[in-house]
Amino acid sequence: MTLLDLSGVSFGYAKGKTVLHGIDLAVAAGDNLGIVGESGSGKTTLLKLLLGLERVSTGTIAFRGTALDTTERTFMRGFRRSVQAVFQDPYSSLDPRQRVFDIIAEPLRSLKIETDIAAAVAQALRDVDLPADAAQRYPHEFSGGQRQRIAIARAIVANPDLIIADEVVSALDLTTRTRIIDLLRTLSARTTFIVVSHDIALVALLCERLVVLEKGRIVEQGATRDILARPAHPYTQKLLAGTPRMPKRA
Ligand SMILES: Nc1ncnc2c1ncn2[C@@H]1O[C@H](COP(=O)(O)OP(=O)(O)OP(=O)(O)O)[C@@H](O)[C@H]1O
Repeated sequence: MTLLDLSGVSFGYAKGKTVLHGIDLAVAAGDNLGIVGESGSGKTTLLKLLLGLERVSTGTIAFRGTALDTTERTFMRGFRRSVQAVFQDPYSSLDPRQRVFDIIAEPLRSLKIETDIAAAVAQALRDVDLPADAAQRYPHEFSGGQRQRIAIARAIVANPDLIIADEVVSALDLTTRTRIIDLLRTLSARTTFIVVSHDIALVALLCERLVVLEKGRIVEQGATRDILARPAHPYTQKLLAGTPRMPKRA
């Protein structure tokens, strides 16, 4: 089943300055999609469009076959429940004044999801391998990797269909990075990820499919293993040449 479908999507922040050009891509449930490109290639802009934070200039974005319309409140409520995000910086993405319990419960409360909130938060903490007593503490009491686990717990608590992860491990050291990637791999058994990163090797560990973005255009897309084995575009070859080899996974 297709979760997201982008067709001919272009976008510019100002008139005459298009930063995304004719983007066509689809995300199928269960097939993690990696979006890679260098700084300035348009990854964050594309992510804002995918989250409904900006509106396309031309083209369409459809979620489960219905065009994304940020003015349609009922649709957007369902969309917000189905699509969650985790951002790069676990230090700034968590409200320092809120206890972890309230941070993780936030999507359930803001989306008015009728559920046992305490049980759902406890389950989300278990899912990200944090102890139950983490709920009563504040973000500053945790390490960078643990904070990213808190952000991931918040993203999964409402059981979304899709999680958009933007450079989620870039701020972490190598060991912590590996652990978080393992966690995302485990979670991808129950939700689909779009992983946005400049690091093609990292994305390859998590994603079956890959989109390569250069200067706002898709220059290559397809199955990750095909692209890694035979990168067709010089830009993809350059991205691959610039990343150290990651350990192979079973
Ligand atoms: N708010 C904005 N207003 C105007 N132009 C912007 C804005 N945000 C980004 N841009 C421009 O859009 C283009 C794409 O930027 P974007 O941030 O999407 O790239 P990126 O691939 O996410 O880069 P990075 O990895 O550095 O975050 C760049 O030319 C950038 O200067």
